[in-house]
Amino acid sequence: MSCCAGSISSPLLDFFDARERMVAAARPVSCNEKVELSQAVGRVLVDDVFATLDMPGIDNSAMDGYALRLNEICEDGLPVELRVPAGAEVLSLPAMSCARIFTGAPVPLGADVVIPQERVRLDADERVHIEGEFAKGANIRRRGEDTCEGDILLSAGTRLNAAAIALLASHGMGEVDVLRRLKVALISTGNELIEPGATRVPGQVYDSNRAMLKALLMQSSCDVLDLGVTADSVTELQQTFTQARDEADLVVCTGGISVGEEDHARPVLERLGGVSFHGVAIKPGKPFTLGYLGDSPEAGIPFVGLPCNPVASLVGWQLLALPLVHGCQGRIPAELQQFPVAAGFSRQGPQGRRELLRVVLD
Ligand SMILES: Nc1nc2c(c(=O)[nH]1)N[C@H]1C(S)=C(S)[C@@H](COP(=O)(O)OP(=O)(O)OC[C@H]3O[C@@H](n4cnc5c(N)ncnc54)[C@H](O)[C@@H]3O)O[C@H]1N2
Ligand code: MOO
Repeated sequence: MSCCAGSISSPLLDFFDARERMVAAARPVSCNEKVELSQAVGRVLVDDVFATLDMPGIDNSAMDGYALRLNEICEDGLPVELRVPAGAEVLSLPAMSCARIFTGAPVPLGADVVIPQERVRLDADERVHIEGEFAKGANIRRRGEDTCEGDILLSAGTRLNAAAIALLASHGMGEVDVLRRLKVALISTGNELIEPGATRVPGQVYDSNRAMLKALLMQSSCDVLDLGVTADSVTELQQTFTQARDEADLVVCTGGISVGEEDHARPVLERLGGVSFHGVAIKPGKPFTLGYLGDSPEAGIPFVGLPCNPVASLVGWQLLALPLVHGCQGRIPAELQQFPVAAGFSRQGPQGRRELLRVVLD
């Protein structure tokens, strides 16, 4: 028998179905902007980005050492005829000689191997003798071996991390086209809630969910419209939800979505929009709600109702809200990573709900 949330007649949604519905509810923001690369971390690419250069741009040395022709290595050693630092022009290596070369410097035409200096002995005449065996091409980074001009570097929908920014910089891009930041209205409800830092009287609870969710939204590169704490009052909730609908792309609200008489968020949501689903077969996080503010899911903005118990809030955010946020940001949706591991404990899960435990991977 399935559990119920909200009313005895509403069955709980399976976790994976709920996740799919979150992904399906996402509508990506439509506006783009150009930002400087230094401001682009966390932003989402509008278009595919293509390589503007071959990378590396020239055959160059991966070591400090000596460049030479492998078939010219001989008992008498080779004289050093060239000195090539990084940034030098491409030179030609005279026959039966070698070049002193440094990491990143262009390999002279004719040379087919770079011998690291640790494997070289210089005799009294400064001739180079090689210790050990080397293969043709050793320690040479070939032109275009990473990327060739025109290759796709990054796909539309990629969120730019430090490595992606380095890649764009290495192709000379100082600016990049990204999607507008998602603006998320954040609301806590509950008469018992007070701000961290305020003096508490018995019965009051510090609003930890909003502090946590604000940090999570900022980590996800959202603009946060922090609407503070709204009392458990239909009138106040109606005002706050209306402001959120008018000013944001998406609403995240914690509290008041369960079934008690003091849980007013859900009826207000029904009045100003609608409920897409309420109640998921997970523990914690059962009263998780997806809805919308507006005339229809398409015409309105998505409303995520997180359960207030703090861990339930975090679980609901991480496993259900986040895929919707990513979709609205225009990001390529990440698959839920699943892999079995042996647990160092034994535990009986609840009936009819998938239990989600916080664990440490060791
Ligand atoms: N008869 C039923 N009662 C409850 C059910 C149910 O199915 N039938 N579901 C339970 C589950 S599961 C959860 S989770 C909670 C969620 O209820 P709400 O999301 O409406 O949250 P509240 O009742 O307002 O508060 C729950 C708890 O969390 C504390 N809280 C509230 N806001 C914050 C905040 N911003 N920061 C930190 N802590 C907060 C609040 O004081 C309560 O202790 O409902 C169960 N009940
Ligand atoms: O299952 Mo609730 O979501 O107790 O925390």
